[in-house]
Amino acid sequence: MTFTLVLLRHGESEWNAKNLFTGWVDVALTEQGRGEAVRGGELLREAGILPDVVHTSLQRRAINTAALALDAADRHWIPVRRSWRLNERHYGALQGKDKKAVKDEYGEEQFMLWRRSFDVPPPPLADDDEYSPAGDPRYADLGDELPRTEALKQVIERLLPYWDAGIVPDLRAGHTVLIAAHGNSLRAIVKHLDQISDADIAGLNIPTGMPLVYELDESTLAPTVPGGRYLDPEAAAEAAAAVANQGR
Ligand SMILES: O=C(O)[C@@H](CO)OP(=O)(O)O
Repeated sequence: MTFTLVLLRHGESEWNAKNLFTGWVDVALTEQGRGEAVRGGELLREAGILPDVVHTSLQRRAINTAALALDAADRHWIPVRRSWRLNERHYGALQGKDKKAVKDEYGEEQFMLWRRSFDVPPPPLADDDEYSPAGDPRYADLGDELPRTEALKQVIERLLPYWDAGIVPDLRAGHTVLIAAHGNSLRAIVKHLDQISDADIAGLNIPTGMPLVYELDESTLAPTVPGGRYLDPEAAAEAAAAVANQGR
């Protein structure tokens, strides 16, 4: 027997469309992004992969993507669980900055270190910055855990406790689990599931709005097919390449 896990990155956001580093800034979906979310739900319905429970971050682009996709799949009624631990990677002082402008100012190497290295975080964001989540009521209970910047390493460290305590029990109960989250929080989950090395994870990009389905071994939770499968593999490959090329 296997357990079914579906990973869904939110549809295109307003800052994806503008090519801005986003992180914890709570931007909305674009019209295109809403369409991607609906299409993602239609693909799930057509494939007969029907989530029993959904986990999302605390950010509206993931929350709204989940709602639109589940509505399209006629699963709008399933239980919802949310955690800040599924939030996008906190992009520190890069949040709100244009990706190409950052690359032009600091050079390709530094840009890629900040964007895709495993453990080099961008400079921290000041608490009085307009894009800081300090003082946001949804994070009031985090205390010292509130990030000011993160690399993928820190995302994995804060995400795994929720994977173990929040998501694995739903999988082990036999539920088909949908996780609606973000490019880098989903890269963290894929790295964990597929045991991708710290170096190789730099080359993995997740497209917006495309369901990625994993069947997991019931005892080890190892993927039966490494990397899972996109329900629309050609569109996913093209869209992942576009994510990789942002800023170029
Ligand atoms: O800006 C961000 O928060 C992320 C996802 O959109 O960007 P990147 O793919 O560059 O990590």
